[in-house]
Amino acid sequence: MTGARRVVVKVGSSSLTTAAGGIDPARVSGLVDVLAKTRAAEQEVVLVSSGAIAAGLSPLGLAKRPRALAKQQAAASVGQGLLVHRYTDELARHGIIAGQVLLTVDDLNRRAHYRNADATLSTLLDLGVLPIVNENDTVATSEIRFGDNDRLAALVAHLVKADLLVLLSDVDALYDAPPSQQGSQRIDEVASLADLAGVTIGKAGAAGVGTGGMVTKLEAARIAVEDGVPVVLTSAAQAEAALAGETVGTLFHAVGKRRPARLLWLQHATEAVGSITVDAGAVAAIRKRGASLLAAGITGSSGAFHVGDPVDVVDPSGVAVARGLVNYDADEIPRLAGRSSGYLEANLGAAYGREVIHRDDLVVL
Ligand SMILES: Nc1ncnc2c1ncn2[C@@H]1O[C@H](COP(=O)(O)OP(=O)(O)O)[C@@H](O)[C@H]1O
Ligand SMILES: N[C@@H](CCC(=O)OP(=O)(O)O)C(=O)O
Repeated sequence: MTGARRVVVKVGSSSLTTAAGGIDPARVSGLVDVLAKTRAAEQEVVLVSSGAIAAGLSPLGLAKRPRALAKQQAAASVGQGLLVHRYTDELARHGIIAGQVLLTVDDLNRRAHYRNADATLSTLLDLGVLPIVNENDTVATSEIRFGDNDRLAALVAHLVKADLLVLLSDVDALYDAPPSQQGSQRIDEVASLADLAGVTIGKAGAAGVGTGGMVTKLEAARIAVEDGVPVVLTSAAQAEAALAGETVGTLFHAVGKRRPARLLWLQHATEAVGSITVDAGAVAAIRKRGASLLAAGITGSSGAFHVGDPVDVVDPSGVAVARGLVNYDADEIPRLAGRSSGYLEANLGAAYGREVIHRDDLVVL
């Protein structure tokens, strides 16, 4: 994995905290030393760092991660500032400027927001800044619950067109069963996602500060490799070796080709606002011919979506077959359903000849 020009490094809470649960200055400092070496080797780095909640616990007198979402958000609010302050100071020792980028799933939900995030990150990198990305936990809800910084890192890797995604955790590699289980074997390479069939995934690490566990790391790896970005999964202790291109941890080979940002965004970063049910003919047209969704194939809809919202296209048995950006509001669907474009143009006006979802805005699931 040598020669990566642009690397996204994701570090989990478990790799930044002390046994007691607070942020460990020595671990942050150690990571920053490695990132500075990577930068000195002419590689651009984007850091996706968890740890805001963990960093906020002790100032608020909390012994462990609170269960109540509002308290987690409060801890993130206090901790994010402390965390970035620490990174900023440590990076400054190496003459590197840190920039904070807080994203929510919503920021990746709307195409305009996605482009905005893209532009900001590109500008930061052009200016030589090392962006430090986290979820905007204080205003977001589901992210904290689902601990999706792994998936966020994969999406950021796509956004910045990274050549490599490095996922740093408290475990040195992926194992075929939770490493606490006797006899579990290290997996050095994942050439295709089928290699994961026999792998057993356990809960998050013993430290109790991580959220996603291996499940979200594998999901992140899947998103990245299917998009053409190889992934190295290893421990923060091995970060230097991983970034220097040595064979450590688990290497997930890229299996797909880079797809347009729009489609990756649609498949992985959106939450469907509603659904449109279609007949078997429409399913075949979308699946086999990559066709647009026309009103003629629609049999029903659900949800209060509006023009431009992501919606699922559902087959007659209720299975989502595609996701796309809809060109009509939900309340218009009943009078369009089952009608040909010609009929709609003639009876409702020329504007109604447009596709319900254009094929450029449609991704088959
Ligand atoms: N098959 C597996 N291989 C490796 N680690 C696993 C596996 N199943 C579960 N784990 C656990 O996942 C943990 C990493 O997840 P997590 O604690 O959320 O880390 P982070 O804070 O870095 O995101 C490891 O400490 C390990 O105990
Ligand atoms: N955004 C949250 C952490 C979310 C998360 O994915 O945590 P982790 O499993 O430690 O990578 C925080 O900064 O505390």
